[in-house]
Amino acid sequence: MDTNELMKEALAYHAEGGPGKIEIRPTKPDATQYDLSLAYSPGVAAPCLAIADDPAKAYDYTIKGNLVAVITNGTAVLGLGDIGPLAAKPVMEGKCMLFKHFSGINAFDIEIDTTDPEEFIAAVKRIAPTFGGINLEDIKAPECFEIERRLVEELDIPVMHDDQHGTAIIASAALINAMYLSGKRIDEAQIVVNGAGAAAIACARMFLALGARRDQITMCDSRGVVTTRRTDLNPVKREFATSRPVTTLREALVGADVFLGVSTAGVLDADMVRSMAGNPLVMALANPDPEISYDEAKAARPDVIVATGRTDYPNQVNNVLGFPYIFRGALDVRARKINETMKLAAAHALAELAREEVPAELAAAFGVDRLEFGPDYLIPKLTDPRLLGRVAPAVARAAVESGVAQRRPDIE
Ligand SMILES: NC(=O)C1=CN([C@@H]2O[C@H](COP(=O)(O)OP(=O)(O)OC[C@H]3O[C@@H](n4cnc5c(N)ncnc54)[C@H](OP(=O)(O)O)[C@@H]3O)[C@@H](O)[C@H]2O)C=CC1
Ligand SMILES: CC(=O)C(=O)O
Ligand SMILES: [Mg+2]
Repeated sequence: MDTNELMKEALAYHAEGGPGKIEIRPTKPDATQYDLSLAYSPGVAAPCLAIADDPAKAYDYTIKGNLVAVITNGTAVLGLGDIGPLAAKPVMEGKCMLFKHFSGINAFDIEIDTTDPEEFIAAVKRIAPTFGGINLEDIKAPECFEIERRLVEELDIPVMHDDQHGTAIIASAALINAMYLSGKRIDEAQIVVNGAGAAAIACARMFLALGARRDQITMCDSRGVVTTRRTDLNPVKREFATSRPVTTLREALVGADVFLGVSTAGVLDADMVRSMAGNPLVMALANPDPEISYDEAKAARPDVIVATGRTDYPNQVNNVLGFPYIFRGALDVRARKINETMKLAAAHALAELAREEVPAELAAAFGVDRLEFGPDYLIPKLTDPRLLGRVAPAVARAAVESGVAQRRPDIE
């Protein structure tokens, strides 16, 4: 469908049947005077007093344990940039809808009107008692790193910046499987990361955890390659500064095995893709428009494996494949945090699921007879009903094994 037409339909979708994409509804009987005397005064005093006596009872008598806040300040909304907290709200409502749809987690969005990290941290800390977990979204780098670090450290519920770790987990799953398909090794791969913000830094760190070599990662920001010669780098960019004698993305890509784009639309061209090594992986993940379109990248050379963040092409590398299940696993075992072990478990669970046989109904839903692990089916489809049963338990198990779980539903 033509993009203008799609945008028109998207506006109608958001407006019709009541504005927005989510609502709140009661879950207990509320029809009679007696129901209301239990739900509200005087009965509600009983759970209040129980929680005052033992805060853990909030998980028995309130929605807390299955409620996540999706919180932003609107400073890096998709690839649209700093459009502010109110304009970010449709994306945040969308994340809430996806939480509920894919993992049964209730979520609502909170848009905080500040660009000051301290004010943001203080606001999130003050509302944290309401929630079982906090999904930070679309907060720009480098502030997002300190915001997340502080909130993880200072709160006792799982906090995850989705653009960092959700993205890193899915990109890692795609990388694992692309290496498997091309017969290459992660520790030998030349990787070029375009973007040096939230998603880029977290992806690069996770690639290191998977075995990539720091001296084989080249990162670029809006000014070109992040090199040790530059004097304008913040500390997180410095972590990936290269001494390679290259200054542009075009130079950096010659002979590269992997391109990861988490930057902005249209910065990769067919010649750059052609200059890469054999069987390259191109992950062009900028939303809504990727660094290069799926079709243009595929047309550049026959051996390329292409992923984008979009639903309308094969290989959707998008954090929606992660956050519903990561939080599901974390909430199920009441994990205090989402740690590296849990993230790696999620990435491997996703990669393994893609290598299994695909149910015929799922293939049919995508209008094809068969879906089979290969260059155009690198990671699971986001509507794969097996995701919940695979990724969430893998995350929960990793939480238990790494000592951050506060309950073991399997043995209770
Ligand atoms: N598919 C998915 O699941 C996800 C996709 N994304 C996409 O990734 C992109 C970045 O998101 P996020 O990391 O949250 O945002 P940030 O604002 O944290 O980072 C954006 C980064 O992109 C860099 N950049 C901007 N223009 C260019 C350019 N022309 N060439 C190279 N680098 C450039 C910026 O450079 P500088 O530092 O110089 O300003 C910055 O480092 C967005 O398009 C977003 O939609 C993000 C998360 C998930
Ligand atoms: C997918 C997502 O979170 C983003 O593009 O920002
Ligand atoms: Mg995002």
